[in-house]
Order: sequence, then C-alpha cells, then structure tokens
Amino acid sequence: MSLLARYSRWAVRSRKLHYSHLNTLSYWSFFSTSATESTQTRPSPPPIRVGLTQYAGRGVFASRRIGAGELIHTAKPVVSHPSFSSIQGVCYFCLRKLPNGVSSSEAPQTLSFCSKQCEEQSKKFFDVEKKADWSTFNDYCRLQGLKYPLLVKRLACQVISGAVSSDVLDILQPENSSSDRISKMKNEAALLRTTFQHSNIESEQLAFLTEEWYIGVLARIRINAFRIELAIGSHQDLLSSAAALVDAEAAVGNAVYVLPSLYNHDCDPNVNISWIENVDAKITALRDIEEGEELRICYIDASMDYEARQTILYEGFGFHCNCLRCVSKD
Ligand SMILES: C[S@@+](CC[C@H](N)C(=O)[O-])C[C@H]1O[C@@H](n2cnc3c(N)ncnc32)[C@H](O)[C@@H]1O
Repeated sequence: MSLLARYSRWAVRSRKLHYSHLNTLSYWSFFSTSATESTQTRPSPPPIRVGLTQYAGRGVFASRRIGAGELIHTAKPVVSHPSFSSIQGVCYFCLRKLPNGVSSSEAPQTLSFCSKQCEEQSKKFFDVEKKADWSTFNDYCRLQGLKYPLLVKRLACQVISGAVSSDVLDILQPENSSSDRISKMKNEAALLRTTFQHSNIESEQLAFLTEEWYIGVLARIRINAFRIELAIGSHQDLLSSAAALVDAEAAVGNAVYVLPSLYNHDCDPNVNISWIENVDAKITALRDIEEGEELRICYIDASMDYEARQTILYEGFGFHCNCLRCVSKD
C-alpha cells in the first residue's frame, strides 16, 4: 500500500497562521453552503475566496475576519465510496453508520442505504452499477489494497447515468504520475471498461471511458481525495472505533470534493475539515483568522515528526512543505 493510500488527508487540530495571497481568482461555481444557510431564506456566501498563492498554486483566503470555532462552510462530495472494511456497516451513499451494520467479514454481502433520501439520490448511479458484475474489479482492488479505483468506478456510473459530466473533476490539480503507475492505471481502465461492456450498457454511453479519462481522473483523486473518519458520537461508537483502530482501517470511506480540494496544506493549520455523521464535510476555523489570510488544512497526521511529514507529503502529494513549522524543522 502506498504512503498516499495510507495517509490521504487526515483531519487534525492545531495552532498558528501563515502566508498571504497574491492575485485573486473569481470563482463561485461549486458551492456548498455557508454556515448560516440552514437558518436563512437566502444563504449568505461563505467568508472565503479562491486566489493564487506564491508557492502552492491556488489557495483559499479569508474574505473577512473569521472567529475561532466558526463554521466556515460545509461541502458535499462530487463522489464518495465506502472502504471495503466498512461497506456493510455504512450507508452506500452518505457513509453514515448503519444502526445494524455488520463487519465486512460477515456474509452475505449487502449494500444498504440509511434513508429513503439516500436511496433516491443514489438511484441513478446505482441502477447503472447494478447492471454489471463487479466481482473481478472488486477482487482486483481488494487484493491490491486499492481504494481509489472504487471512486473512479462510482464516478463512471454517475457519468453513465447522466448525473454528472465526465469532466467534473477537471478543475482539480492532478498528480504527476510515474510511468509505472500509469501502466497500472491503464490495466485498471481496461478492467473497468470491460466490466461495463459485459453489462447491457450501450457503447455510446461508454465513449468517455478512455485510458486518458481514467488516468486523468485517478491522478486527480490521488491528490485530492479525503479519507472519511466520522466523529465519535456515542460510547458505543467509542468502543467500536477503538476496536477499529486496533483491527483495521478506521476510515469509513473516501470522497472527493471541489472546494475543499483547493485548500493547501500546513503542518500547523488554521482550519480543520471534519465529518460528524456522514460524508458532508465541515470546514471550521481553529483560531481567529484575519481578512486576506490563507486558510490551510493539514493533509496528514500533524503529530508526526518533521522527517516523516516531509516524506509523506513529498511521496503522497508531490511537494516539499515549507510551512513555518517545517522551516523551523519542528
Ligand atoms: C489538494 S491540492 C491544493 C490546491 C492546489 N494548490 C490547487 O491549485 O489546486 C494539493 C496540491 O497543492 C500544492 N500544495 C498544497 N499545500 C502546499 C504547501 N504547503 N506547499 C507547497 N505546495 C502545496 C501541492 O502541489 C499539492 O499537491
């Protein structure tokens, strides 16, 4: 399993600030909700803007002063998928823990939804998914310890169903994939395409599913996917969560968002991304943030030492971190 696969996007809590912005990009097409959306008739936009940073491409900046603890915005994923170890214990759509969820070792394999609403929202892609036999594709992913091809599979089902456009993730930064990785991705693309071809899906509906599409999507997912760890809500959750940490993968799944993917990394972040009960993300200020300040999350476990953080960030995300903590080799 690659370092990225193990360490993709942790949500952690921490202290200080850093960096200011240069130019500003005007960009408001992919919005989720502001903190006040649920209580007002007309939602107010979140107090942020997307702009260019000096060292890290695009970034997210405060458009006004933000107080510590403030919910900055929420975000719904473009695509999400449960991890193999959680697939029977969480909603197949929103990843909420099911009241009577079972562990992956228990048979038979059933996919469940937590509510009528999730079932309805999944209907389009799930109708496509159900047409195909996924045993070979899933076995391949399970044996190779791969989780991101499951996101590509779901995205492909969403595209075929007409729910999203095939270029929906194009706005995100892709990784610079090695030739070795590209050849593996080509095999996966062929497997995905063959799986669909063996179902009753029309070939015109598969026109988008080229090697190039698969590689471009996976290269974006690898840099931008978040591993979803739900907050502990009860004593029972605490017990099962402790067991999961010992036994297996603590994450219930993985997801890709648009706006949260534009947040850059800091080993001492000023904002936190978290998931309380399902895959809907909450971005919250960890401390007071001034207007114009860049908002940064932490992609990894910030408790690791300097060397370990640098290695993971370079191998997983392709950059050398020069946040204040790393500059001082803390
Ligand atoms: C999830 S994207 C963040 C948004 C990205 N800057 C963009 O323009 O789309 C992650 C990528 O941003 C860049 N990045 C994020 N944090 C960085 C940092 N602290 N230093 C340098 N580059 C960083 C790296 O290229 C990394 O692979």
